[in-house]
Amino acid sequence: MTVFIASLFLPKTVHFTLPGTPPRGALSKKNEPLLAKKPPTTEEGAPSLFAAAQVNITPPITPTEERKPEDPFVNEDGLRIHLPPLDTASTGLRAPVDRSSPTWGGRPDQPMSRANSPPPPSIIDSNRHLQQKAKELGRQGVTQPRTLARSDSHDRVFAHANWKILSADQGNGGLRNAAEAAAREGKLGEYTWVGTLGMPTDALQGTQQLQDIEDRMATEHDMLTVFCSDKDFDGHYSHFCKQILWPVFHYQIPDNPKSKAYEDHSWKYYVNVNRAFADKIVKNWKRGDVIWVHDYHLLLVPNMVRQKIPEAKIGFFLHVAFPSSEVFRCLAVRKELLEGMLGANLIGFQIAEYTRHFLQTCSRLLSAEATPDGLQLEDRFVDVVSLPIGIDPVSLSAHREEDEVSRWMEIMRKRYAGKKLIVARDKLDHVRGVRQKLLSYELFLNKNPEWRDNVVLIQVALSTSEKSELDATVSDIVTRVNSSWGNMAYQPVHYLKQDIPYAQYLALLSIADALMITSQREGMNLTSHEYLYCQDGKISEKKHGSLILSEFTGTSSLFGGNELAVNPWDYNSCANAIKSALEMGDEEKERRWQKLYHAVNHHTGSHWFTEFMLRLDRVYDEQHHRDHTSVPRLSLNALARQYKNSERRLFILDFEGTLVSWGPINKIIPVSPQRTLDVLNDLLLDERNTIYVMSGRQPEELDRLFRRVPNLGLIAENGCFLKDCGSAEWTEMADSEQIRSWKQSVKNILQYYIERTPGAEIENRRCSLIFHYKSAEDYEAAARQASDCASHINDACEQQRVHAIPLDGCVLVEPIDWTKSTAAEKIFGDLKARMAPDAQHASPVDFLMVVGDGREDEKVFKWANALGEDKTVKEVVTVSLGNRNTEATATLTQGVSGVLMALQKLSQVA
Ligand SMILES: O=P(O)(O)OC[C@H]1O[C@H](O[C@H]2O[C@H](CO)[C@@H](O)[C@H](O)[C@H]2O)[C@H](O)[C@@H](O)[C@@H]1O
Repeated sequence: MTVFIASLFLPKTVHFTLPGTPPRGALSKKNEPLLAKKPPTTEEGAPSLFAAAQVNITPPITPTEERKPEDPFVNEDGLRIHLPPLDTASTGLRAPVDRSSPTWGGRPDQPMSRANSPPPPSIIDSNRHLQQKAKELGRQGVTQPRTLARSDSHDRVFAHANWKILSADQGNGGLRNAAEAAAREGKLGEYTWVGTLGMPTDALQGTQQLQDIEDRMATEHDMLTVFCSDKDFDGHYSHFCKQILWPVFHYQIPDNPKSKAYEDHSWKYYVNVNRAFADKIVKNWKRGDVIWVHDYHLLLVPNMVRQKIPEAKIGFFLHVAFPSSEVFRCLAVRKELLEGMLGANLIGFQIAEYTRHFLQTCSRLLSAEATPDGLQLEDRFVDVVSLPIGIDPVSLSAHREEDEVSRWMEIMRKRYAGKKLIVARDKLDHVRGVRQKLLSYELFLNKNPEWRDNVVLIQVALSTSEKSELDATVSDIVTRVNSSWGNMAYQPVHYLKQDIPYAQYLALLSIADALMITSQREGMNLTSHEYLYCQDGKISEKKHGSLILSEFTGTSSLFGGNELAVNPWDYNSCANAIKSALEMGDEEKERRWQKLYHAVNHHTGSHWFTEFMLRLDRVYDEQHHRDHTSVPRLSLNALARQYKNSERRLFILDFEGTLVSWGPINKIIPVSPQRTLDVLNDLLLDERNTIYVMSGRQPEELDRLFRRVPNLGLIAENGCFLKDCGSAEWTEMADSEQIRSWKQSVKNILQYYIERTPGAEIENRRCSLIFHYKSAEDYEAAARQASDCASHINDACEQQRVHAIPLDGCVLVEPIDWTKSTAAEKIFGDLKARMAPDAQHASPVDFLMVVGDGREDEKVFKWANALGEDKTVKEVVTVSLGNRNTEATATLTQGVSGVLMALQKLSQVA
């Protein structure tokens, strides 16, 4: 059995050695003597972090006019590309969990992209602006980089260059670490990554080289490479993922009218890349394999695979946040995205809030029935789980032992002697809130003069494809703070617009006095976990530092308020949090840190990985067990034998869809089907038989329908009313005061929707309300109103123990606490209570048969099966008529007539 881990980027990629350039390994070696040299010092006499960092990283080279157009070290925009940090790309060492995501197709030792899809209007506008700017600068004698075209010679260079497989510096570091940790701990057997190389490959199309790369990735690294055209990848990742999904999932709705056209344009590329993943998985899947698809880049893959392999075991995990349904519904392709995810057996989210949003969104947009465990679709159940990812403390500890970490700690200790350090490493992306952080820090310094000269904020900013606008704003704030409060010997903000090597990162986390994360939204935030881990004081005298953490991160919900939680938009409270972090007493710091450290160690990456896998196995078995195709047909002969051998029998039979065909849901059934009444009367001739009919209909309707069947017991309104066999009285099971109170609130909500849905009507039952829209003038519009209405009621009336369930053509609003199964329990309990005192240990019946076709009947099947499993009742038979996944132990495919035939047969058993 193999586990396929599908994620957009593979953990490995390919680097080329181009003619006339040193191979990456050689480049790194060439730099080594420099590393050994004493780093340049600043005026203060201590080595500068900036200066030293630049020794270790190949500095960016500004392109000049002399550069040849086909220079492979320049991308299509004519911009010189930074090399990735040497210690991840060339040595395969780890990177921080939150890796950088350099602009796709922009590396010097990988081919350039052939994608030339029309850029969005915003880019065209900004290019125009840049061209204008360039003209102006040109007039002033300043040289600007030229836009260079990719050429055939570029392709030839790569098609014949030597290459090697190295660790990729992009993708989800948290996921990789978690998988590796689980494998190391023996909790993950054979596994295969499925993903792209994260580089353009059009230039290599049709070459032997591409085939060799694919083969070696598979044989040497267990990685299945997904190839897609540069245009598809560019449209998928840079456009649809980054411009549409990423902002929307993080609550930033592209409200620009231009964004709509942009979305339409790039959706097809998103579909194409997802299709390429699904095809690759389907081609390699074998019976028993498990498929685990990751993150927002691949939302369509689960359903694409499900269409081809209906029995596949598929998990999906969303690493980023899932927004409120109000935000998600703005996406033009919202239904397609949800349906794509729902192809999975289990869908995981980092925290309960995202899970709840997802359930609400599906119930609202797809009219699917949501329960706390998942979604009941027409023919399948899809489970959900909230499971936060974590870090891998074991490998983190090992890396902290490296000399390079101590060396950097020493450098920084000297450089920042006597200063408190606040550190941060974020993507330069609106969502990560770097701008808000700097503004808060500025406010803090403005308000607290005593801290000027005594505190430094080190902000590492990772490049993203995001516009230079944010870059410019952030740089302006940094300049303003430094020029306001800096001097020859003091710089309040050190802003590094590049990533730093892993050793420097660990050193930074270890010597910090505080870490500050101000994301506007973030799925989790593992940097804060790494920071807490590094603050244990084992390798540094700095310990138990404070954590300032945005309340809008998933991580914040794990930390129980022991962090300094901030709202990044509230600059004043962020500034106050900085002050608290720096001035907090040692005792309080330690107390908070202990709790935070405990949470980090409890939610590790390995735990997350194995828990998800276990849960997926479990729900798959449950779902499979409930799949009506795998539930055996009812054997009439076996049933007759069980019946014959029993002495006291209880039947609980659903009414509509089971004993009679469905009538018009909001109309009173006009005539009683005689055959049903005859069969029931025949069965009741045997005194050993007790029969209850259960229904959603009101007591008076059932009385009228069954007046010719004396001794029949009745359950009305799905368990809210009960009439015992032979009794003339109904017992109200539900708490009428509670019903009265929620009905009032729900009626007000229903009224609002009914006014907007011509042709729809409200049915007022005693304990439930139904919004019927089958006869609405515009069915489509009515269905949308109905979904909104259900979700509105579920949001607003959660506390009142009532829920709204979207059904075919109506929304049923009913109490949570009284169901057909609570009524069945009451019947069973009453039968037992009537037994002789000396027989109280025995069961009141030795044969129990439940037959039904609907959602409500499933709960009764479950209850009855449990009585059979624990041997309380000797013979338990549960029979489902529908096509839905079922808890029943047998199915009947001939519908109502099959049920009547079976019951008739029993009544004739001698
Ligand atoms: O930038 P992308 O290539 O599109 O990838 C998105 C981000 O994925 C990873 O972060 C997400 O997963 C983390 C672990 O589950 C979680 O902590 C974080 O909140 C998520 O956003 C990756 O670590 C980021 O670098 C990527 O930007």
